[in-house]
Amino acid sequence: MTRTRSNRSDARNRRSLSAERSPQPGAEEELQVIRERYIGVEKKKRPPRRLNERKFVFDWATTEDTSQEYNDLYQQRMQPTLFGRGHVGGIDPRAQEKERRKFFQSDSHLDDFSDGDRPVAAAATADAKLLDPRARPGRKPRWDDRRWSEKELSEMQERDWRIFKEDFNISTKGGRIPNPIRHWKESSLPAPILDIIHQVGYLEPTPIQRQAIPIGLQNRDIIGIAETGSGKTASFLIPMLVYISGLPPITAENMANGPYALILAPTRELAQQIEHETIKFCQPLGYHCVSLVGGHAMEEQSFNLRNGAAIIIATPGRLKDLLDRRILVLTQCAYVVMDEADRMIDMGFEPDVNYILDALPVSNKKPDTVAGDMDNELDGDEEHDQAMLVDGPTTGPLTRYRQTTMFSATMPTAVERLAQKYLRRPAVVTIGTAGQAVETVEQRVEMINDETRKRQRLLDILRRGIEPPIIVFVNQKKIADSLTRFIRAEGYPVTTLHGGKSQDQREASLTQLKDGTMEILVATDVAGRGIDVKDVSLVVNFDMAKNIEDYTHRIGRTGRAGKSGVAITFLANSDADVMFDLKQMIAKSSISRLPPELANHEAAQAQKGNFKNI
Ligand SMILES: Nc1ncnc2c1ncn2[C@@H]1O[C@H](COP(=O)(O)OP(=O)(O)OP(=O)(O)O)[C@@H](O)[C@H]1O
Repeated sequence: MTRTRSNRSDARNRRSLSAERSPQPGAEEELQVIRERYIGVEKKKRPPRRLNERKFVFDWATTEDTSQEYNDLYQQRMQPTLFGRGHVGGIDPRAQEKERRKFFQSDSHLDDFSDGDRPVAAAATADAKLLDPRARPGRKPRWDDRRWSEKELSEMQERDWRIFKEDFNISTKGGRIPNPIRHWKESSLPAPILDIIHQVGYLEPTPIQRQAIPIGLQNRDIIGIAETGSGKTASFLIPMLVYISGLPPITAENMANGPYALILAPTRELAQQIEHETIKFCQPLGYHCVSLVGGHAMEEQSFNLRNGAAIIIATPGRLKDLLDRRILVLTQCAYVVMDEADRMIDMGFEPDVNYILDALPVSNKKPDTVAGDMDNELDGDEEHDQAMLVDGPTTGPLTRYRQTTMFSATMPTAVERLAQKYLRRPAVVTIGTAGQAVETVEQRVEMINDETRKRQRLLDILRRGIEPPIIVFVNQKKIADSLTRFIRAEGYPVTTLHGGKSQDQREASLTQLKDGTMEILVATDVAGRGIDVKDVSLVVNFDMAKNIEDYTHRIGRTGRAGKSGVAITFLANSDADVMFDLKQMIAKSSISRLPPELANHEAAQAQKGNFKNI
């Protein structure tokens, strides 16, 4: 009994003693959590069990070792102490950053190095860099995602120019192409020329002008391919005027040496139209330009040349005659434009063109350092592309290399021959796809084989009261005359234009169409190229053109300078040769519908000369 009582009191004493020694409940766990947070969790590793030693497996951890440690050092292990503001080792990075900033913001640190160890200015720049968060190493620059239109010219990057060219469908070939023009005011054109551009009402450059003008200003040869009515004339005219503006005026002393620049065009009408456009720019600048085309008396033309001319616009046949007769020389001509060069070749003018180009001075011809095919020439020696000046004379028009340019809406391979012979490493500028019809023209095709039905259908179309002017294309002069009579008999004001008419009649017809006296023009391909009659609403191919290039130019008489237009083509089985190309062209036009009669026509299934079922 006594023993039981004493046992109980012992137990009570032990409980009160242990309550005195043990810490607050939960304190040990809290300490453990903090330890784990800073020192890491102490993982109890079990030794790997060796399965092949089955008999003696000691499955215990080192912490379970209760054997006595005799070394004092290990007997009194130190626990890591937590201090500071709860950071590891008391290190507070934020406080350190604050200190560092304070140090750099004061000038005291500069004094430390002002003994010549480190130049003060360089040190200040380096410190500013350190303070600038954007300059910290490893920090990526923020992506500038503004569009080119929101940027200043100086901010334009390589990528912006690429997007700009894509936006305007500009593609280029040949090394070192200068950047295109975004706005007239940003171009490097002289102020008097910018004033004229403003006066003629060209608010913004057209795509071909954007790219061809800066290249032209570099004295570089150019092949420019852009759709009909896209302003190609101004794109060769403007650099030409800049070139002439740097030369002495044409006076009695130098006029016998001929013009400074020459523009060749395949047809009289086109030459006269280029003259018209050229005069707009030349007159305010005080330059004289003369057009020399067939159909006018040579005496009259030599009379026009009596005061000399800075620019001559000519058809190849007439110019060759004048050169032959020594009425004109080209001794100081260093700028040549071949407008619609492909048509000149088609019309058999290649020998005349060669004759004329061979009559130009040779002392300022660009050296032909790269032989071989055109692609080689294009990518080849670029040194001369930049060279503006010829070694030799230091004044006058022949101090610069001759510049030769070609422009057209279509550039078939035949033109490459001419280009290879006379152009040196040309820059090739293509707007859209070469030879493609203008996107603003809706192309319609109607399969009609019978001549009487064609006439009837034409009348049906005219009776719809379509807004004039209207141009009807035929393939033969006699059909042009008979169709004109037929339409006139129906009471429409109609005129005609073809190679069988006198020059005066041709010019009168065009003027009547332009001034609205006549509503309809029946023409052959003489009017197919370059003729710029404002607001032609409809082109009818009463006869389909013999090739797709002529078709492209014909329908390009409408839908000019961004306006819209319609082209209706009467297609007959006899036009089989051109059906495949026509089908491709219409299929590419987003606003035109390909009729099933053409799409499924046997002749439209394969290119002429390719056999479908080989
Ligand atoms: N930057 C411009 N802004 C507005 N109109 C322009 C601009 N450049 C040219 N034009 C006008 O566009 C029309 C077509 O120009 P142009 O005759 O030079 O075209 P083109 O490309 O030579 O056509 P084609 O291939 O049929 O000969 C003209 O009436 C011209 O005055």
